[in-house]
Amino acid sequence: MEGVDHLAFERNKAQFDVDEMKIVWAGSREDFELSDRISRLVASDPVFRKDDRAALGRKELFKNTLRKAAHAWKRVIELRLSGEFSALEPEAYKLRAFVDQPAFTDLHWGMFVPAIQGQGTDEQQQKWLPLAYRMQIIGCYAQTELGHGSNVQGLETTATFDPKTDEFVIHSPTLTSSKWWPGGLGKVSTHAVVYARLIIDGQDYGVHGFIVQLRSLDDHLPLPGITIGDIGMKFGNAAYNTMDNGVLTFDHVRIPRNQMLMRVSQVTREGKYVHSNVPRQLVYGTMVYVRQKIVADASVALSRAVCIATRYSAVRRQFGSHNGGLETQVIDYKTQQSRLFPLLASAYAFRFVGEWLLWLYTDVTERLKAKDFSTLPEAHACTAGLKSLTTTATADGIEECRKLCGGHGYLCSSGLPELFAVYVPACTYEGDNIVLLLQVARHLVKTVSQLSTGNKPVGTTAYMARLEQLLQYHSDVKKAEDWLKPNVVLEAFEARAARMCVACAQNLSKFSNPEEGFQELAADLVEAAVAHCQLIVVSNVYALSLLHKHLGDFISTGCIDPKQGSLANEQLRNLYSQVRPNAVALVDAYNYTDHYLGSILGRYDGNVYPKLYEEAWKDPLNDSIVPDGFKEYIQPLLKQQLRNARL
Ligand SMILES: CCCCCCCCCCCCCCCCCCCC(=O)SCCNC(=O)CCNC(=O)[C@H](O)C(C)(C)COP(=O)(O)OP(=O)(O)OC[C@H]1O[C@@H](n2cnc3c(N)ncnc32)[C@H](O)[C@@H]1OP(=O)(O)O
Ligand SMILES: Cc1cc2nc3c(=O)[nH]c(=O)nc-3n(C[C@H](O)[C@H](O)[C@H](O)COP(=O)(O)OP(=O)(O)OC[C@H]3O[C@@H](n4cnc5c(N)ncnc54)[C@H](O)[C@@H]3O)c2cc1C
Repeated sequence: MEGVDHLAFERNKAQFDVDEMKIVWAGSREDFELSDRISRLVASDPVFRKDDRAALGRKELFKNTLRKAAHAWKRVIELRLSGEFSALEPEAYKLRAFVDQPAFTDLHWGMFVPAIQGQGTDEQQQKWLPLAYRMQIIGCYAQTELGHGSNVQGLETTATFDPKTDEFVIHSPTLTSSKWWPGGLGKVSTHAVVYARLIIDGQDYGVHGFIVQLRSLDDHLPLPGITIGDIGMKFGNAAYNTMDNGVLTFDHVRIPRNQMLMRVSQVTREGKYVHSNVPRQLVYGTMVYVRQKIVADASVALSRAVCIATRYSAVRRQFGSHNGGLETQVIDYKTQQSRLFPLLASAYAFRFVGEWLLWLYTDVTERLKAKDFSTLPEAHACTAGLKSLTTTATADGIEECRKLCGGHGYLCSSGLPELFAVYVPACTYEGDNIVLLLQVARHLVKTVSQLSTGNKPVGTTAYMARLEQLLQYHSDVKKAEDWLKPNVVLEAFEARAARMCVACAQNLSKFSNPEEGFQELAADLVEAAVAHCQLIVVSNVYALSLLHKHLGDFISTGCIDPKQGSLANEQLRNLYSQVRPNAVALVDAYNYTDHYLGSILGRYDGNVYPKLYEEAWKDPLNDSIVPDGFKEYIQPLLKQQLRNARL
């Protein structure tokens, strides 16, 4: 059966041009060619092998990660994948994506470098960025502490200005102030951007970023006053254990004054605190950047899981055999379709919404350069909300795909357990998803409350300008096909989001203390924020399955009635039938190599069973026929039973 394409029959059914769809998915022909070239380059390089990962112990796994990161960097230089200095070029980013192993380099390039770019002055950038671009120093982002992560303003590490020596003294005053979690910190980083409370002359000026050297550039030992290590094994086997998330404490460590990141505010030689004419929230800018990246990556993780589940569902057969004929492909069961196809649609939807968010982020960045800060709240709300929405849906979606693959989905060789374990912390890192939705809710409530003062809502809240109309709205859907009109779906989503936001704002106004009201109504506020974020996705693409999933909201807010809900469901079933012949082609359009998918169930050729069988024999337990430990632990039991039987 080797080499036979078990899915050829499925591929012949496709009703659209897969090659054209590959370009749509990639973004452009140029992007497609680049991804295609780099994914093949990675797949054919033995150093980037990953099928042995599940069996490696932590130390071997970590060394293997260091080897891959060093090799990736060598390839970037050799192939001139990046410009003269930076690896933040699309080629290098793609190489990292296809290597598919989290490493310290993610934090170096993804957070340390952007923190200096966004928060450093011109002089600081000139000094530090060339070193970082050449990886002559390796950095991480040390914000979270043992006692505080979400509440950034609650951080305890201090940076006290010493006017006598023109230095800051970085100190960890309590156990809970230990830095805890930063990726790349535990074993690799030589430097960190450390977030600490700025103290001048006994006064606390809040949290600011500081560049701190942690380890010697000669022997890699921690510098005096610094205690540093890895925080221990995390969820999953290989998964995120390739990363050295670290713990760090400072005992009065001195750094020069010019190592405070001073673009947003400065400390002068005399110890005077000067705040530039920019919002203090720019100190949070790196998080906004990474949240946008996380949204762009959600579609990648979800599409991998969907690709595996779709191909396997077409290969797998259960029940329904008549007269000795073939059994039914599980993809033909309506229940399988109703669980799988909305995820397939979501992967595409998140791909497009990720592109849109990149556009929004680029626009805001350009405005910030021109000192226009007006769109910052919208950028924060969109990145926070979409990060939360897409990572929650993706993590849940990967787990659903595992279940869609039945028992075989639970095997590491399906690729799904590791994909889930690597992905699921995205719901927590870069902002806990609930905490971020509450940020969106604050933005929405503020928008509603400002309507009465004549403030015109902009950006993604622009629909609130039609509040009167949306509060009167009732869907005029009469037949199932009406739900195919994008405007009909969009209006229903707008009305639902607007009504949920207004209900929250009205309930909040009943509290004399708004903060108390916000705490009390937090669960409703989160639901309103989700409704708003779903509207953003729907306004960029089409999503009827979401309406079906949240039918309760649409009916209880009076946007549609139960009959219209049933019509939506009917239309959804029609759509599943239309997707069915195209399903395998739609996942082929991702153009993933078997190396990248890392899944026997998702193999391009569909040759699942012989390969699963072959793979089982590679497990270290099968190295010997009789297991280690037989003589000590099994044989005595068997003998004891024998003795008892004789008695
Ligand atoms: C070999 C070659 C290799 C090449 C490799 C290339 C690789 C690149 C890889 C790139 C990928 C990167 C992958 C990274 C992996 C990620 C790892 C994870 C890292 C982390 O987790 S870092 C730590 C993240 N921590 C958090 O996210 C903490 C969450 N908490 C917060 O953000 C805040 O504390 C919170 C919740 C927003 C509250 O802040 P607070 O100050 O208390 O704010 P208020 O609620 O009082 O609001 C005040 C005011 O500010 C507004 N606000 C808040 N945040 C922002 C913001 N970010 N931007 C703008 N405005 C903000 C808020 O809306 C309020 O506004 P008002 O108008 O209402 O006053
Ligand atoms: C794999 C991984 C990598 C990480 N990498 C880094 C890194 O490189 N650098 C770094 O600085 N940090 C890093 N972090 C830390 C990460 O950013 C924090 O864990 C994250 O911001 C969540 O904060 P927390 O742990 O304090 O959660 P908590 O805030 O303690 O959350 C616990 C629970 O409380 C709830 N909760 C908290 N506040 C509220 C509220 N106001 N209202 C309602 N509910 C609330 C949350 O929803 C959650 O259910 C990493 C974390 C992980 C898991």
